[in-house]
Amino acid sequence: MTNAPAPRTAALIVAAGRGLRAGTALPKQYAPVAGQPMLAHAYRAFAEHPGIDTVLVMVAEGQQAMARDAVGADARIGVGGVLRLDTVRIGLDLLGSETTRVLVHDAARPFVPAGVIDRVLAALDEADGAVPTLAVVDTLNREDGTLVPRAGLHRVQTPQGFRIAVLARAHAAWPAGEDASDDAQMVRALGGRVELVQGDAMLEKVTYPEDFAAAEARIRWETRSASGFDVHRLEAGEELWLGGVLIPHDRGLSGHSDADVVLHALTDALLGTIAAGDIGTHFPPSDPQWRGAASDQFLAHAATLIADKGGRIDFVDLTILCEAPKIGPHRAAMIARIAEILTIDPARVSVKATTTERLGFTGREEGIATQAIATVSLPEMPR
Ligand SMILES: Nc1ccn([C@@H]2O[C@H](COP(=O)(O)OP(=O)(O)OP(=O)(O)O)[C@@H](O)[C@H]2O)c(=O)n1
Ligand SMILES: C[C@](O)(CO)[C@H](O)COP(=O)(O)O
Repeated sequence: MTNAPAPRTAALIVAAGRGLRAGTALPKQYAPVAGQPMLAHAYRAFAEHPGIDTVLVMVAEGQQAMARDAVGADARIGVGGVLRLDTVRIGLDLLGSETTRVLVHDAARPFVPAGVIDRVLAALDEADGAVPTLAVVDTLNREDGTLVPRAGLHRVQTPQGFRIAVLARAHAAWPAGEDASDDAQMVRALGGRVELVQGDAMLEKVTYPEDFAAAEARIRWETRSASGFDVHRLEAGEELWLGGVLIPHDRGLSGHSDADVVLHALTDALLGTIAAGDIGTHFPPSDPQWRGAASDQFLAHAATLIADKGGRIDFVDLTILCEAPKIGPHRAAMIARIAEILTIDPARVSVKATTTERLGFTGREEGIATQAIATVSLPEMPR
């Protein structure tokens, strides 16, 4: 009995085009959709899929740094060619002999359902290639008005999967100087068998300026709210930082970092929306590097984690519990600073305050407490 080695599957994301038809300032693959560069969405879909062993991103010369910003410093990045088929061919050469199957994908199709990857991979068990398609549903006319029968016509999407040796042979055999709009036709030209699998409307290509809004509109958003709560002790000789603002007062807060109880409660609320633990998980109070540290970095970190998931912060609401100082005179500055740290509109930040009627530790001015609620929207990627 022979034990055939498990296939090693690579995703080859082609992102070396100029995106001229999209008319964006940067090539379209770096333009944001749902808060992140298109390339970042496509990359994540493959990087997180259990059937994909490696992801190689092909970019234009000079755009490597921009690509790393989008997909992370550790990503494999290669430099593509003049035509899409040149980019694919160069990518195949870079992948190495351990790769047995490759999924070629346009960065211009940012949302890749895991179910499509599953279907393409499953079809490759039998066929040389597999492409996701959608049946044409509109009546088709030529420019002169004559009808093109639509029965049996399909719109072809990516990712297109292939046995890598077959695709490499197809590229080698393709006539020099001749373009091909996709890889499946090259494999078929060589006699290879390419299966059609069900595509997905989420995979529509972003080609023209209006396609960005259409891509955004296809996303389903999940709204999540989470709360945070924090208390710090008031002590003589400490600075009083609240909401990222230094407030003149006879005493200040002591504890973790600069003890900004407002930013700490808000950081916990934001981390809660993505179930990412709490401030101590990310910045342990036992670690000396956080002693006296400015808390804005904790809040910015929570915002970055949300952005990394393609999420957006819809609203944050804070209630500060203290007898003194009066919060009213500092409210606008706190709102402005929090909005600045989170890079959101100040209209999405609410800061409120209340005394506890001289009751309890806040009433006795032994400490200040804050409760926070954050509402965040996260894109739901289809299965
Ligand atoms: N030399 C090229 C040309 C295209 N592509 C990639 O192939 C995909 C599909 O191409 P298309 O949507 O036509 O993108 P562009 O060629 O960038 O667009 P345009 O034709 O409008 O300039 C895109 O992800 C694009 O980045 C590539 O990697 N290398
Ligand atoms: C590969 C492709 O996305 C399949 O539909 C398409 O052919 C790319 O075409 P373009 O001319 O590069 O836009």
